[in-house]
Amino acid sequence: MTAGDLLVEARNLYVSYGGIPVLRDVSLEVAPGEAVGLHGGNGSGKSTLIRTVVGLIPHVSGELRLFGQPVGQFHDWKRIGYVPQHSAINVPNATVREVASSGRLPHHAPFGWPNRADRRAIDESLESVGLSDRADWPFAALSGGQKQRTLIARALATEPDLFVMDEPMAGVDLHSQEGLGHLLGDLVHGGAGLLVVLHEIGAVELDRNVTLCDGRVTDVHHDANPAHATPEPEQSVFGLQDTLGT
Ligand SMILES: Nc1ncnc2c1ncn2[C@@H]1O[C@H](COP(=O)(O)OP(=O)(O)OP(=O)(O)O)[C@@H](O)[C@H]1O
Repeated sequence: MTAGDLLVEARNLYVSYGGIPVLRDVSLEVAPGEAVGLHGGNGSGKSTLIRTVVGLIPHVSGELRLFGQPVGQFHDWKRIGYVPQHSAINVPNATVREVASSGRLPHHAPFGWPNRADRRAIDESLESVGLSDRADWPFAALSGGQKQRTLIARALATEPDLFVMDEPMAGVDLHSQEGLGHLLGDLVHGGAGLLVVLHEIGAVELDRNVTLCDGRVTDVHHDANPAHATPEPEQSVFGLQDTLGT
């Protein structure tokens, strides 16, 4: 595997909010056909890393490449399916189908009409997450787990080469978790890459576990079960401010 084959390549990344460092010296790789889990306590920087990887937060220093290109020059967003935490999405008037349909937007020029391939991808994605019968419901009226499954459908509809997911199983019932775990496993075995924040041990088969603590990588474990990883140091209840002495 050469560096050019990597889907995500982060080297010595530093990210800060308002001058306060949140990610420090973070390096991480995701290759095709590889599932990488991100773990760590609350406030350790997992969501910040995920949002940095999908270009939503700029990095202060270090290097971040997507599909071999520096993130600032990367524009082929249909290659990435992003699943944020559902609480980040506020769409009072959209239906479930409309939210899933937005996963097709990177395939089109602005205001392009959906075509047959779009409709097929959207139908299949809703079916995969078990929400075909809720397609015309308002997204806002769904339960937390159903909202999360809708956002997974949106990422599936994109038909990307890389999935980047922030706690996709949060609020999802155990039966649906099992189905989604198999679905993600099949996608990875089919060659997709997966970078996923997971608290649910065993919900998704992982090739590698990366543990963050106070914005630093403290452990990289080549084992499917993060419970086998080195115990992470206790996270300060005051987080970085405590570390910085502010
Ligand atoms: N927009 C923001 N502005 C300032 N600080 C932020 C912002 N977003 C996050 N932070 C801080 O950055 C640190 C890391 O937050 P982040 O959300 O990345 O953690 P996390 O590991 O995803 O936590 P959790 O498991 O609770 O979701 C925290 O100290 C948090 O308070």
